[in-house]
Amino acid sequence: MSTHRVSKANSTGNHPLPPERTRARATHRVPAQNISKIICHREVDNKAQFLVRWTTNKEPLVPPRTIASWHPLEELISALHFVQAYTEGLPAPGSTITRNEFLTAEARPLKRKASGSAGLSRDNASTAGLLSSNTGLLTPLPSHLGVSRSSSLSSNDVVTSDADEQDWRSVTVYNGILQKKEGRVYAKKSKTANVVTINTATLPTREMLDHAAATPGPIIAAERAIRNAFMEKLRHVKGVFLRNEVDTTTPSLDFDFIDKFVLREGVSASDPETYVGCDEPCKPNMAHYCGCEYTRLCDCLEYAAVDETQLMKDPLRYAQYLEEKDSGDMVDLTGLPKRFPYLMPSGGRPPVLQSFYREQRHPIYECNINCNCGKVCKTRVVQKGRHVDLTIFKTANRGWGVYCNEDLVTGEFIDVYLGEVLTNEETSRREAKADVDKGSYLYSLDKFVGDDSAPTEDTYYVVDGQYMGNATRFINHSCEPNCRQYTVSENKYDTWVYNLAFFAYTDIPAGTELTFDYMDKDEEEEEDVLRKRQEAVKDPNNADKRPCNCGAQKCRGYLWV
Ligand SMILES: C[S@@+](CC[C@H](N)C(=O)[O-])C[C@H]1O[C@@H](n2cnc3c(N)ncnc32)[C@H](O)[C@@H]1O
Repeated sequence: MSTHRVSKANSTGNHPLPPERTRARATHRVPAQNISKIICHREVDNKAQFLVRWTTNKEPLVPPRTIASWHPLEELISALHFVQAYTEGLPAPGSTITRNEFLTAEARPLKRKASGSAGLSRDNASTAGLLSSNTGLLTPLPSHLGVSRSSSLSSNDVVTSDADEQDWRSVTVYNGILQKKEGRVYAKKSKTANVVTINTATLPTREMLDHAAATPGPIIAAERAIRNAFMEKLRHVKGVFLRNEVDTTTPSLDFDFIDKFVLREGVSASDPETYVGCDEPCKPNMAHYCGCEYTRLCDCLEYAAVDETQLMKDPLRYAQYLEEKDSGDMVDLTGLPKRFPYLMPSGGRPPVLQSFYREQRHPIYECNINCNCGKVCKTRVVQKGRHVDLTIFKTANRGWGVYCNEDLVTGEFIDVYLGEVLTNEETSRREAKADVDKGSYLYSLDKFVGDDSAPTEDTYYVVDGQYMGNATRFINHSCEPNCRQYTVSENKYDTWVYNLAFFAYTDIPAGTELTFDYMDKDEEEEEDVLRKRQEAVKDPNNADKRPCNCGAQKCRGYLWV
């Protein structure tokens, strides 16, 4: 893997999109919330246009009859994510799908699969269509399709036409009118105007698809605009780059970068002002580094892992500790020696996670804004944020992935996982609506389930990184990962909301894809894994599971097994 970066200033430098920039300025925009989907593209006078199917205010969002209209790319600048869904649903260049399959996709919707195969996503809902020019308030124009015209068309009107024989590019057929208002273009159904209605089950027509399949210009223009829009988002994110040497796609524009959790309805987390901090005797520069390494004394380390080796030096206390532990009762941890979570190597190198925490996954507690120790305290690592540059890059068969631009050493902190924090119910609602073919970005905050006052199996929160998050949302799974995720908290009493922090689990050379195990499994012997993989492949329950493309020797065959 090369370590070449794509700088944000030179976003198009390392991917195959044409170099010239066409950030057209829209004088009028179609409001994204009024779009149902984009259903075709065409080129008129060398300009890209897209056929928009509008939503109506009524449920369901795609009623049997809706308005459709052609719009230049500039009018769709606020709705580029719809254009992206359309372009990414088309057969990929060089795909094996035949032209016939492309054209007949109308009758047999195909789903775009992971890289390598592709299809045309089409919705067969019967809709009424509007093909129009986009200039001003439109008045009905004569149809070239020979459809019947009526000022009182009922919703059942299905106008059959000789559309197949017409040059559709010169045709203006619609059942609504477009209005321009406050810089936006709106479509509304015409009740009074003498407007033509056609059966939009025929949209896009065979001719439109034919033209579209032979006209890549609008797709190239759209992909360039989409890339520019994503780079604009990335411009505000320090130290994250984008690279795609595989194809012309861009990460979803439906995704926004955030720098902290976004708590959704029903989710609460304590205000940092109310965190309990460590008090005397912790203080800045208490020893040669600073106070909180005296783990018996620092309040923030009350729930840190007990250092049993140290404790053994006090046989009486050790025996008492073992007794409490074996009884299953709460162990009084006050005053016990604890394991400090981080090591601070010399020579200005970054702190690393101690091997005990790296292997045992005991929660890590850091000091907070109310502590007596101050900013230089050695427990403050994750809260200081990412210090390495990351690149989101396109993989051959796992969608987008992430690599670090610098060498990482074992135990080095990378970044946290961010997203919207949801209740379990809201997560279930989103899961029910989710496209099974899309990736999963859900992360459970269930580390403390079963503890006192902690959430239960039914109530823990979930982080959803699909629409909001940071670069770690693009980290792929491997059955032999080089990173691990750890629970890190600045508030030892909060068992509901805490950080999901990624640390290097091995030394990772710059440019190597970062991965973690989505199932968080412990290492297994290779022969056990191979046996389980064979069983998993034969198991019909796994038919719907997503095959794992991690390529590791110990690959388990599927994600989430
Ligand atoms: C958290 S996302 C990772 C980023 C994702 N690749 C993307 O392009 O947005 C998880 C999704 O990535 C894909 N993925 C991750 N690891 C994979 C693997 N080892 N093999 C196949 N697909 C993988 C799956 O679609 C999965 O649902």
